Amino acid sequence: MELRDVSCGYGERLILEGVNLSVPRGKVLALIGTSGGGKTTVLRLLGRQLKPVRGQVLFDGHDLATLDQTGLYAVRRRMGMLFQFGALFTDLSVFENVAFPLREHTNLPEAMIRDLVLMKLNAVGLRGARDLMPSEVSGGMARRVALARAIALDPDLVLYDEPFAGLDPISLGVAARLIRDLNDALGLTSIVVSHDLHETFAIADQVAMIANGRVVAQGTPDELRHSEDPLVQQFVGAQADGPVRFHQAALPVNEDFGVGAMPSRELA
Ligand SMILES: Nc1ncnc2c1ncn2[C@@H]1O[C@H](COP(=O)(O)OP(=O)(O)OP(=O)(O)O)[C@@H](O)[C@H]1O
Repeated sequence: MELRDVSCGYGERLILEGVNLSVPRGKVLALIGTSGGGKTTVLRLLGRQLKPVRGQVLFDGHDLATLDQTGLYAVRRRMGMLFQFGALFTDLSVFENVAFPLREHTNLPEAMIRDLVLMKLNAVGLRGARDLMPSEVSGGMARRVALARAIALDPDLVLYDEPFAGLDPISLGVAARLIRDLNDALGLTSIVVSHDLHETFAIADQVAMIANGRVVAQGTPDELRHSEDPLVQQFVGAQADGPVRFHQAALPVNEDFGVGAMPSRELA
C-alpha cells in the first residue's frame, strides 16, 4: 500500500497535504499522532471511502482512483477493516457475526462456512464462545470476535482503527499480541491507528506519526523513540507543551477572568 503525494479533505477543507507513506508487505505499520491529525482519514483513503484531490493511493500497484465498481469491490475484498470499537451485530451470535462477511461475499456451502468460522474463532481463542450473543461477552472478547470477522475472508491487508480503545491493560495486551501474531501467521499486512503508544510500539515494525495533515516522522519504534524532532519527542514523551500547544488559542486569561495582567509563567 502506498500514498504518493496525497492531498485530500472534506468539502473545501484540506486535511492531508502532500502525504507520502508506504506500507511494506507483511509488516505492521502503526499510525500515531495528535487527535484530529488525519489518521482515520488515511484509513478512509485506503478503503477509498474518500478520494484524494491530488496524488495517488496504490494498492498492490493499482491506483484506487482508476478502479471501476467491480475493481474496487475486488480490492475491498482483500482488505479487512476493524473500525473504532469493532461494533458487532448485536442480534447475531458470535458465530453469525464472523460468518457474516462469508455469507455476504461468497457462495460457500454451509459446512465450509462452519469450518472457516471456527478456524477464525480458534485463531482468536474464542472457538468456545461461538454460541454466545455479543451482550454475553466482555469488551476484550468482543474486540477479538470483531478481529475474527475482519479476517474472515482471508484479506491481504487489515486496517485497525483504535483497536484497543476502552480495553483494560490485560485485554489490551492480548489484543495487541493477537494483531501481531495473526499478521505473521496469516501473512497479512496490518495498519493500526492507535493512541496507545506502549502497545503499538511493542508490535509495530514501522511507525508513522501524522500531525497537521503531514507525515512528520516514519521509522522503526526505536527510531521514533530516539528521534530528535521536537514534535515526535513531545508526543512520544507525552509532554503537555511543545510544538503542539496544550491550550487552544484564546483571549488572555486576565481578559476572560476579569483579573489584572498575570506573569506569563502563571498562565501556563
Ligand atoms: N466526515 C468528515 N467531515 C468533515 N470533517 C471531517 C470528517 N471526518 C474528519 N473530519 C476532520 O478531519 C480532521 C482529521 O480527522 P481524523 O478523524 O482523520 O483525525 P484522527 O487523527 O483520526 O483523530 P483522532 O485521533 O481524534 O481519531 C479533523 O479535523 C476532523 O474534524
